[in-house]
Amino acid sequence: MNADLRERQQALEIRNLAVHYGNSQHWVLQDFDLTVRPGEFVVIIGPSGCGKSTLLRLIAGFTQLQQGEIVIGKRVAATAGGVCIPPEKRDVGFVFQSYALWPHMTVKANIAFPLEQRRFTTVQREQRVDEVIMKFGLKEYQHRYPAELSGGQRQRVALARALVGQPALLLMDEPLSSLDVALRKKIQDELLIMHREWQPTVLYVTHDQDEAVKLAERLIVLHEGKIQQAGTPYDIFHSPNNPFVANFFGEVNELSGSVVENQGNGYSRIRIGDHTFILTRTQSFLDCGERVRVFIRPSWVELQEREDVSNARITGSRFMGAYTDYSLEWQGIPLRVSTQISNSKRVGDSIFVQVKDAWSIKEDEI
Ligand SMILES: Nc1ncnc2c1ncn2[C@@H]1O[C@H](COP(=O)(O)OP(=O)(O)OP(=O)(O)O)[C@@H](O)[C@H]1O
Repeated sequence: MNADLRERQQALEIRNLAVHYGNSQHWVLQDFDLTVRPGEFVVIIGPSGCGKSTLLRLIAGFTQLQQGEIVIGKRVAATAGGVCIPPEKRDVGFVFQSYALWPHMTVKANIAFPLEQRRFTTVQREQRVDEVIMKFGLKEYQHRYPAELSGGQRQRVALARALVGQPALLLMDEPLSSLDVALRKKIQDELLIMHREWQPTVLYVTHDQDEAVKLAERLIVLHEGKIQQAGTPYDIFHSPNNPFVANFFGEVNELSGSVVENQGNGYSRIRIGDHTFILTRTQSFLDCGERVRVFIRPSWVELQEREDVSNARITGSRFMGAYTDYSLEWQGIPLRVSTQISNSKRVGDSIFVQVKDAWSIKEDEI
């Protein structure tokens, strides 16, 4: 990375933040801390109403906080009842769900607008604007006005406008939600290339899990204004902190069990039901007899068609294209399985279930 880029990169630090709207007694975010490294791509996911947009609006400077502070780079951007740097002075680019474009300006003028506030020569400005117009497939619309565009086209203009000035910090709130799948994938690729090229710090909100996994260096799962878990998409999928995260991020079979043997290497043998034993990964030290919650992703189970032995019965199946979803009754326990096994298995057939991976956490840590 060149020195200019490194110089411009911004860390983001949020300390002890709390916010509510108006006279409401309901804290949307409370005791909220977050540190984002310079150049990091962080994706925030969480159910509707959990505070994702509020968080981005606070960082951008559109919403006031009641407690805590926000530091962007080396500058304190906001404190409760004190400092509040206005949005246009924060060197932050943002794309929100509702794309606020200037209605009286053409697409090209909208995109060029952020550069007018910066020291660019006319040639540099033209070059940058043409580049993002090409990247976002807007060449044929560049002389139109926002009212003459579809929702998806407007959203692309909003994205182009947010990126053209290469801000050090980018805040994006479901920026691709109004685009069709093919275009969404293409722009996700563009965003990744852009991030590799000039490495802005990015906070990106999405509802789309595939998008989150594809884009995130670090994923944050938010629920009721609190961070439930932060980590790589792999860690969150494989080792969720709690049942909320396990269920929110991908499908999961959630079972209760008790520890039969702690193998001491991060693995324990767990009894589920009366006579089913499986090996699970676990984070904390588990004593024998301890009650645990066991998580088994449908893709962590292998179905084997054995002649001699079976331990499960198929109770439902649904062909999904690349794989088939099965519902099973596994020694008295209902189990969902996703597998590429041939679609010849029918409801009522017997099958052998082998659990390849499982994750458990102590009941009393939930
Ligand atoms: N301007 C406002 N006035 C009052 N309450 C608000 C305002 N904006 C948001 N809220 C409330 O704050 C909470 C968090 O809203 P926020 O928009 O941050 O959630 P979100 O996680 O972004 O949701 P979504 O995924 O649906 O966009 C919600 O309960 C919402 O009703």
